[in-house]
Amino acid sequence: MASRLRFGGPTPNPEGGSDGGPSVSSKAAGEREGEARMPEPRRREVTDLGGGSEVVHIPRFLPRERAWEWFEFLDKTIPWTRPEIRVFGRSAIQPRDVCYVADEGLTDLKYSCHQPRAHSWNEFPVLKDILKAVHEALPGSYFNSLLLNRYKTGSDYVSWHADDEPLYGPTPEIASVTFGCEREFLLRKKPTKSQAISGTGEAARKRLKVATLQQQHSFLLKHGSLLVMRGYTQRDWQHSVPKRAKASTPRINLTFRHVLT
Ligand SMILES: O=C(O)CCC(=O)C(=O)O
Ligand SMILES: [Fe+2]
Repeated sequence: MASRLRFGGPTPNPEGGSDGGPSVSSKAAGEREGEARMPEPRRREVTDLGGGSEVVHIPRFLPRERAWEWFEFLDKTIPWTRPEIRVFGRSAIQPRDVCYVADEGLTDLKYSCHQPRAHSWNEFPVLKDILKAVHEALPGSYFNSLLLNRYKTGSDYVSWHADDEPLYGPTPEIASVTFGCEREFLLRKKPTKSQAISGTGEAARKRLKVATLQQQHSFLLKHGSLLVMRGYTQRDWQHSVPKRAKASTPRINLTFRHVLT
């Protein structure tokens, strides 16, 4: 499906300009002596999914070197676990490492019969720094919880799902920051009610598969990137990070969310 892509206005860069691209000295950039250096804008791609759903992608959200420092720190210090969950009535080990951080006093998160323990932001000051950068890039947005994922190899994945738990409300905004190995992030439209009941058998199954493939988007999430899902994306779409045999190094992903209070 052709993306309904538009390039949004520049995103302010809180680091003062270095996004890992080639650095340009202020003289070479033609600045006059004493003139304040303007932060470099970061490219922001906005994909209108239709029906009030939107995805914003900022490929070079974090400076490259800083993002590697954060990767190393998170990889070593986060108390990663691989909990047992229930999927379609069966027990399974979650196919990636996870950890949960949240403000005190929020409604507990529960998914697939698993209720993760909420760690405090104070245990991991670096997470507060990353949250600050996210808040600065997304004025007006506010996140009070964070689900962390670590995909050790290309065999780790997250299957098709929507983060549509009631504690996030009807139009949750989810801001996802990626560190390390780049992986593909897929979005597909949920079948409409009429598609879902349009008959059984092979022909109906094929029709549904074609309709679903026509409404699919793919984003390559690189080291230091930010992807934001907004509006009705969780109600009307599902997302996944599929297995990738070629992805041999770890990827850490942080999904910031707002639990309604
Ligand atoms: O790893 C990602 O990019 C997505 C993770 C995700 O969908 C989730 O934590 O709900
Ligand atoms: Fe998700």
